[in-house]
Amino acid sequence: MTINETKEEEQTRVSKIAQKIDNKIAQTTENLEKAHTETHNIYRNYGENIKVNTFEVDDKMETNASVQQQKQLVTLAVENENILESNKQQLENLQGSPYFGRIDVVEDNEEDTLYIGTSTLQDDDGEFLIYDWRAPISGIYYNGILGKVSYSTPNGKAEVDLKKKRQFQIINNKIRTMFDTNETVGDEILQSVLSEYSDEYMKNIVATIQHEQNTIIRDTHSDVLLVQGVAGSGKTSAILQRVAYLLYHSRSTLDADKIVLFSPNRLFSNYISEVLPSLGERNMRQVTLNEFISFRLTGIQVETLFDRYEKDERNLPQTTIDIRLFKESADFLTTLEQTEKENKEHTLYFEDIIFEGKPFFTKEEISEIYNRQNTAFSIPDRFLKTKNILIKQLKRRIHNDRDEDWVQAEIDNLNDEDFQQIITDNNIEESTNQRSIIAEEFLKERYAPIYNALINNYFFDPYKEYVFLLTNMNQDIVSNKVWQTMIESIDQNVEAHKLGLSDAIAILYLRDFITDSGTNHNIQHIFIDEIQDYTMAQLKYISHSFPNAKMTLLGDRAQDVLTSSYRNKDVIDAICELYQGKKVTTINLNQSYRSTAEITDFAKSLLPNAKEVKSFSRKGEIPSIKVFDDETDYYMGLKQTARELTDKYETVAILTRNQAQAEQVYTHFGDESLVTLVDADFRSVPKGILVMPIYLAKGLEFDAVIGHDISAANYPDSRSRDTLYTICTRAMHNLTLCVEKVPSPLLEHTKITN
Ligand SMILES: Nc1ncnc2c1ncn2[C@@H]1O[C@H](COP(=O)(O)OP(=O)(O)OP(=O)(O)O)[C@@H](O)[C@H]1O
Repeated sequence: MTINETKEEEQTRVSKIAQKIDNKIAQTTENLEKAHTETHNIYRNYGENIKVNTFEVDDKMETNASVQQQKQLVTLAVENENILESNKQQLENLQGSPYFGRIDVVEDNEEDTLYIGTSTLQDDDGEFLIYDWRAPISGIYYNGILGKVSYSTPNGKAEVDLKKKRQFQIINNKIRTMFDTNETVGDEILQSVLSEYSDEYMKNIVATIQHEQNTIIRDTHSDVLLVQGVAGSGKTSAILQRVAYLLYHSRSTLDADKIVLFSPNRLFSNYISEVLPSLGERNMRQVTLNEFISFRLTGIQVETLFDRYEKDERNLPQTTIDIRLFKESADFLTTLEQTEKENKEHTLYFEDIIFEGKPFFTKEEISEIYNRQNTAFSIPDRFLKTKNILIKQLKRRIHNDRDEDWVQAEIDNLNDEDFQQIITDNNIEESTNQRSIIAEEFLKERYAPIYNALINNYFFDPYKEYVFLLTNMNQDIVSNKVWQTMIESIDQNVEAHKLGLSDAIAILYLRDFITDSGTNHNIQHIFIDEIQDYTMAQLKYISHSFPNAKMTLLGDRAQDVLTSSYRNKDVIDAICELYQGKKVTTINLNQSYRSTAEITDFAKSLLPNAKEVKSFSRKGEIPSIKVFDDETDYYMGLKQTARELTDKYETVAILTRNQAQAEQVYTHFGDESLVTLVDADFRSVPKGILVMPIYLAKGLEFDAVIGHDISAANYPDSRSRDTLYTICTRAMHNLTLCVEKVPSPLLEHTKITN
């Protein structure tokens, strides 16, 4: 058969499948409408039943049964609707481009042809028209070369003879490109995908997943999967496809709510938000480190890494660096715990529990209870015993108070509805002491804030305890005087309800240790992108918080924008050390996909170990360095460059070292409507010219990037290298570096100088 005949045959199949998808969508839409009406009717019915029956107390038993039944009906109907909705979404995702791959295999002497797409499609008779890319057999599309290959199935390894691997690019149900290959995914289609312009949202890469990326996506056995990937190597993409893969493979035990992604900022969260829906999956939970901490330390303003970066001087004093490195290490948390254990006789710092403006339990009472506990017990045990005694005392108080006149008077004052509510809520049966039971329940509600305070350990003051431990810690990092000054500044910060990032983590860890709390056993997977921004203390705390979670950690040691000015240890080595004893798999991604070969080659020549980065063979313009003699010329040139680039590209980002520089650049543009100054509160990036500090552009990409003022004054030495490298690697198609006066010495070894 000639190539044209083959293409024609494949096109006929595409058209046939497209028709089937359309029919199925129409059918599902109709079923969905029916299901919706059904749910609506059940809801209405449910509402009416509740209204009628809960009025009369005697009907309660009957009502309960009926309500339960109605509830089940509602749940079933909603579930049914959700399934149909998700089916429809999957079908819609197949519309226009039903599949991207075909494999011909021989298994047990039987020939089979399989087509691979973003989800499964079956004919009415159960025949598979499209296989989901995550199905076990689809793995050989990404990994295997022709010949004998194996793939994992739930029953062990299966062997097949892979006879053909065909790739398609199908757009609007027309085959644009199609060819047979022996490679993972041939360059041609990848070239075409990567040449597209940047988008507000990241796209899924299932059609062109590469071998190494596939290993990350399909790993199910590591406790910690650690990926060192060069800029643009598909780390973020791999995270998202991996989430989709895990959801597919553990459908019965895993759902999107049991997966948490720590993302660098809100812009990034929005940027990746469309990938999972495009694969028919719900998004996992997303949180920034600061949101995670602030949620756990309510009422305290925790400094962000961005705030600190903005405040940091160029040359940090050595003592500041030493203290910082110590407090950011995992050892610091261990030392804190150790110091607590060594101070057995010390009374923890307690707080009054205030109720209606007055202390209900005073800190002296609480301390007295704590001190009564045998010091042979561990501190968390003594704390727990204290807490239990306080809860018992509260219960006793409720029991004793129930016959007090003021309580009886309050009950007499209750209106019928509230009175009835207490009876219903607590299943109180009619009896001679019904009134006392009602009084007790009433008091429980009244004293609920006290109970809450006890359950949530509000009677313990972790801030004062932390300061106490720091004061008593054996440290030889800095002189006692410097250490003491550091403690005083924490004290002042706490007074002002503020905390530095490393103090916040240490306090959380300490609080969790003493109160034996803070763990979430439900979460099964934690993903952390931009791992180079995390300290070992933070990772230790996150691991402690999610004890059942497998960790997927991805980053690039060369993009250490926020801590490179003082960090002294390789982040990947430090992580391996932290997780010693766990099953850690380390994967390196060296191939960069984002940028043209010219941009990647330029960017990597900034690095000492440039060989680690491999550029992708996509041709483009050579990066340019524009040098201007004075400030006036500089800003004129910068503006001119940006305007020229917007004629050609949709998004042009001017990336600066910090927010102040971004604001300065923005001011020079005056009120040009094409220009947007992006700050940390932005949730999405518009098209046009964007001005922003580099740390907000982490993980993002733009058609064209202009590096602002890459001069010797602004980027004086190797401590600025990571920042400059990160700026350059955000560019997909065009990179221009503008310099006022003398270029940065970092540019000396780059491939071009003009
Ligand atoms: N296999 C692939 N097929 C198609 N596109 C890919 C592939 N891998 C990566 N890309 C594209 O390359 C670009 C960079 O990918 P991604 O953002 O995931 O890389 P990264 O390693 O997280 O980058 P960085 O660390 O620089 O932020 C994206 O546009 C992504 O779609």
